[in-house]
Amino acid sequence: MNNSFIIALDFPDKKGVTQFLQPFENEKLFLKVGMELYYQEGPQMILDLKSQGHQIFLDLKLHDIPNTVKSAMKGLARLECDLVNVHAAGGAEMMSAALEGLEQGTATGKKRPLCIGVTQLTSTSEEQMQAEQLIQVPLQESVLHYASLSKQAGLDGVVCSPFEARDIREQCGSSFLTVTPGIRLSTDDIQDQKRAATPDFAREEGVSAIVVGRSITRAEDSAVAYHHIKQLWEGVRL
Ligand SMILES: O=c1ccn([C@@H]2O[C@H](COP(=O)(O)O)[C@@H](O)[C@H]2O)c(=O)[nH]1
Repeated sequence: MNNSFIIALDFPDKKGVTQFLQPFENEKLFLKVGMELYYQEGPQMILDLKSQGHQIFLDLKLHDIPNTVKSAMKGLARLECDLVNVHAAGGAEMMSAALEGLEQGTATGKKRPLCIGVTQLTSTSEEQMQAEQLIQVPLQESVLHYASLSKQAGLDGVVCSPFEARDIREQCGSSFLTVTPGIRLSTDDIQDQKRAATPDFAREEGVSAIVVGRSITRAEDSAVAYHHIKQLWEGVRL
């Protein structure tokens, strides 16, 4: 799933999603369903989007005891998403349990969903991490540590910001995925994101995928915004 462009469908309900997808009628997209939408619409939302031919990142960021995460992942595997995730802070045992659950829940002959670990949320700054999580190392080091732990546990990659992706690739190998939210145009408000970066910077840093939400979903014309950001991501000269 290298060079992927993932749109975050942060809408409160299916109606919002249907309206948003209208201008993309003929395109097969990579869509992220997060807590806001999944907790309202449930598994049927995933099945509907899949039946329209879209790829799905189910971003529920599981973080619980290993047994609970394993059982939850076993159930989620049946939705046949392309990508799911957990919080790396849940620990190596929890991450391995997530993979076991996914393998057990994946139907024979099907591919298990890829699974990635959230390192430090892109809405977290170094100061905040040190003061609130009592992690005294630089943020870059904490992200790299969580990436290594995710790799040791057998995960396929991590969620990080483009600022850490290059080091993660060097440390964990080029096939280890770096999926990066917090993407903004240079003219955009970064809102609650702290480690925000432009799509062109993400491309230069060699990230595997960018995740873009509000810069598209809240744009005056979402289709125009999507195609503009996609060109920047693909390195098309504008
Ligand atoms: O570290 C993380 C992990 C997940 N996200 C999610 O990505 C999108 C970003 O949305 P924007 O509107 O482009 O800021 C959102 O769904 C988050 O839940 C993240 O931002 N950072």
